[in-house]
Amino acid sequence: MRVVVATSNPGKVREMTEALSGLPWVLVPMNDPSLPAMTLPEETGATYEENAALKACAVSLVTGLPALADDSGLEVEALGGAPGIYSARFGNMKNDLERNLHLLEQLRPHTNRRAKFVSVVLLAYPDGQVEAYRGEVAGQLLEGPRGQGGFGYDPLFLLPDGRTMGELSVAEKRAVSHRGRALEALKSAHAARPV
Ligand SMILES: O=c1[nH]cnc2c1ncn2[C@@H]1O[C@H](COP(=O)(O)OP(=O)(O)O)[C@@H](O)[C@H]1O
Ligand SMILES: [Mg+2]
Repeated sequence: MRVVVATSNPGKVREMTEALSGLPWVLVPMNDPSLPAMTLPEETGATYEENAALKACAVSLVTGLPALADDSGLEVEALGGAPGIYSARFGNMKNDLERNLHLLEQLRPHTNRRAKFVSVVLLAYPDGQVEAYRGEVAGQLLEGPRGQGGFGYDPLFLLPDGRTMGELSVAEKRAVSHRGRALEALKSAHAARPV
């Protein structure tokens, strides 16, 4: 089965492709030359589920193929759960580095550094059916970045084992991360059936 990956985030493409390698699926990036040109819709939903459905359904409709999307975010306890679903546009900053600096700035007055990552991975079919899988991981935010791996807020996110998410390989990140957990649930649900 060909499944289109409905994201323009190369970090997500890498993690999804690695995590689902055991399924008999061919994951096709949405910019593949065999597919019509398309852009992702605006994320106007109020939840990760809604935003993931907006992205996956739009791509499935245009391509006529099942499409897989992820909507995810970082929820910081001291910031009342922000940036959450707005993680990709936090502070209106234009790249990961600036968003990380903005986060450190916001956290400066706080001693509570607890945070979690949340991911909702959603598979949409051209007939309108959808299935969603959620994963979470808890950690602490450091005062400076560590590690060159992953993407986004990974270098600031300290796991219980003393490493940041930016210090993990793709396979190590899959084993513990929010997206890895959501993808594992999708994988188990599909391991037993053909589609
Ligand atoms: O695994 C992760 N590591 C680090 N940051 C993440 C991770 N997952 C999500 N994020 C952050 O949350 C944002 C989620 O954005 P969203 O899912 O709306 O779209 P995106 O595909 O455009 O990045 C990312 O841009 C990133 O800043
Ligand atoms: Mg989003």
